[in-house]
Amino acid sequence: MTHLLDAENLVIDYVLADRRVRALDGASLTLADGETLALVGESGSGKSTLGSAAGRLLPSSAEHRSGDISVAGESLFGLSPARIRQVRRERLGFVFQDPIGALDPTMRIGRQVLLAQGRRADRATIARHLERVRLRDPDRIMRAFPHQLSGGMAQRVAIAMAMAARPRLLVADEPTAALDSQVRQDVLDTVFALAAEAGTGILLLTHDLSSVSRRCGRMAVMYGGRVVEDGPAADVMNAPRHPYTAALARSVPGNAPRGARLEAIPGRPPVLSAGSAGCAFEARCGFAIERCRTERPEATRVDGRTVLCHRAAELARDRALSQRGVTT
Ligand SMILES: Nc1ncnc2c1ncn2[C@@H]1O[C@H](COP(=O)(O)OP(=O)(O)OP(=O)(O)O)[C@@H](O)[C@H]1O
Repeated sequence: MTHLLDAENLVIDYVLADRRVRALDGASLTLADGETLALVGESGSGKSTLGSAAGRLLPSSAEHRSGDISVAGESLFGLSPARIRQVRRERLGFVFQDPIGALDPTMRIGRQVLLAQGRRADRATIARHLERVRLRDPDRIMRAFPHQLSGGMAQRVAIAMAMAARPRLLVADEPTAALDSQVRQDVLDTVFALAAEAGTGILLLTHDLSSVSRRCGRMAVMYGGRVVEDGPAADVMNAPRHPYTAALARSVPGNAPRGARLEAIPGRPPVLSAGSAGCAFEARCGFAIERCRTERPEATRVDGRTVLCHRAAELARDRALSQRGVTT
């Protein structure tokens, strides 16, 4: 079956003057048409690198070492610059954390939305795009420059632009992180409603577990540049099968306001300079055994999801993950 998005064993490094950072260490992820998937994990786990790779939007310091990523069956790394621009224009939409920075400061909003649509459109069509993201007084907004908008309004414009060409896949990288807590839920609701209407799949990159499990059908958890658990969102969140997911789920403060960032898990995530010899979570995991240090876990199916843990099946049988998880 051809997936809308298919990352297979993707390895990507950032090559800096004095060192090399392995951002993706064999990341695999698929997304079907119209599917909504939350990609979660602590800062530095590789979410943005994987999201950017989905549009080959990586900075020039990024080096593709091995593995592949394709959109609708087309492998992105082999494409000419002209073809990759066409794939982005016709199939992909992107929304990033900083809405004002994503807009051209010198151009009126109306013109930017027109360009994002990729073909000629009259004022009424542009106004409709803005109304669909619940912006009032679209005529005024079309005449405005980005600095005249609030962060929430600018993010709605960025969403209107990303969705104007009805992409097959929307990659949203922390789209609400820079917004006030009152508008976060509204903006997320708008994104999901528009995507559902257009049949657009969503890859939502976020730290905020609490807001995604009820919106996304699937949840994938990243750690050390790999997707370590991937399955139905409610199952992954409520009955994790990877020790890292269990620790992550527990670090969501039960009574914290919606949109609160995750509390840190004891210890630090690794910054890899080469492929991990064993499981990247081993140093922080309360269930680690010798094998975890020396042997990379491969994907196994446990309780309807994919898990990268040597002990996943055994821990699931023992219900161990609901009792304890990380070392402190
Ligand atoms: N442009 C870059 N140059 C060098 N290293 C980078 C660059 N971008 C990311 N990295 C490193 O690559 C690793 C993965 O980072 P990435 O931004 O993909 O993770 P993330 O999960 O999206 O984190 P965050 O939520 O903080 O954005 C980290 O160790 C990060 O420091």
